[in-house]
Amino acid sequence: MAKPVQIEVWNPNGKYRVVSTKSMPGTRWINLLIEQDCRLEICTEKKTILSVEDILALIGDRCDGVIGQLTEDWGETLFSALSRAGGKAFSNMAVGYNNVDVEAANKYGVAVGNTPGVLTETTAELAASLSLAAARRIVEADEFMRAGKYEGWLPHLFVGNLLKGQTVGVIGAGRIGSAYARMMIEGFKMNLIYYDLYQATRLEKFVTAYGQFLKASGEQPVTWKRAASMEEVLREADVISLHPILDKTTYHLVNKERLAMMKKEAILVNCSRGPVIDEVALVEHLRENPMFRVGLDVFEDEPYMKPGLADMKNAVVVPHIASASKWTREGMATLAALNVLGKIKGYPVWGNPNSVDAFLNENSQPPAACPSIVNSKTLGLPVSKL
Ligand SMILES: NC(=O)c1ccc[n+]([C@@H]2O[C@H](COP(=O)([O-])OP(=O)(O)OC[C@H]3O[C@@H](n4cnc5c(N)ncnc54)[C@H](O)[C@@H]3O)[C@@H](O)[C@H]2O)c1
Ligand SMILES: O=C(O)[C@H](O)CO
Repeated sequence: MAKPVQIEVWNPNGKYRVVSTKSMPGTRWINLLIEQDCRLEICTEKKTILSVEDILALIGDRCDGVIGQLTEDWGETLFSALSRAGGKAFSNMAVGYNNVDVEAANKYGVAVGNTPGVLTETTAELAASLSLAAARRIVEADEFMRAGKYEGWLPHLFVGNLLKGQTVGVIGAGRIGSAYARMMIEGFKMNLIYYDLYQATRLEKFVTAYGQFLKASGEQPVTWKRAASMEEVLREADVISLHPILDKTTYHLVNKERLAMMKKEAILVNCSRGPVIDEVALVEHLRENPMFRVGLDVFEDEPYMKPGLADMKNAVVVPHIASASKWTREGMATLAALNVLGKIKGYPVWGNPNSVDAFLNENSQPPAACPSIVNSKTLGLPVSKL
């Protein structure tokens, strides 16, 4: 028998029972659910990461849908329990869904939602912030100031890397990777080299047009190159940012051998998922190459760091906050709630999950559709004509 967990209840007499495993920012998502006859139960347990047992207790005997978090293990046990409780919908409050066993969800006919698009620019901005913080040694310099060590200007004090005219490398040039590339190209006039399984045509066109604009203004034009291999990016780029999904093909994509291919003074940024980098190899590389710097938002064994990482002056580390702007987090909550609500209501799936603005306008009712369901094809869900 699962132990009961603490909840707060909204609209107790609602027809559909929806559970959110965490309190989420904003109130629009709550209002949208209760206006559509949902009884909403929000877990208020103090512990940060809920166990499978905690979530089983939340699902209980009758549950129409669950909004969950990327820290939870959504596999066979939870999807079978949700299905037994009559549930047909689950949504991660995240774009990444490597914590979800989609095959298990398919087996039980549960739709799996995620929250693309709304976090693209916010996440790219953090990757850009980490690139700058690492390049200009901002955290080290801040600590130095606060420790009262500053005795006056010195020619060698915290010398870092200039970005202008250097090469930015992007691995995984999807929504976030492309947005990050644009920021670094527009902001710092960097040249681009990228590696992705697919051609990033829009990004290429943008860099070409921007290069022509710079040339016409008498400035050095920026250039782009699609690399034939990831290794080519690692060898050529001065700043490399990782933005692929996490799956079997990207686990430990950056390992000891590949770290050794990078320039000695390169900067590596990771705002994708921790296991994309072999973090033990990274700590060793940072130790042996003091001019090599990293900016990390994600870690292999979150919430922990591998031994030694916290002592590395050439690492800037932040706790998985890349999507943490108010607008984005409220929007993620809205998209996750609408994924679950839409499936409960039998709505079709939105045609283009890269363009979800229609769901985020606070001044109008959202379309009668599920914004983004990753297994919609397998489940044979209809596509919205809106
Ligand atoms: N740190 C954070 O808070 C945060 C925030 C948002 C997203 N993310 C992570 O970022 C990821 C990307 O998000 P997105 O919206 O840009 O997704 P996306 O699907 O638009 O982009 C992912 C890209 O990775 C590419 N890719 C897949 N396998 C690859 C491989 N083996 N080598 C090279 N490229 C490969 C894909 O072709 C695609 O273009 C998410 O899956 C999530 O894990 C993290
Ligand atoms: O995948 C995601 O969306 C992030 O990791 C959290 O925003």
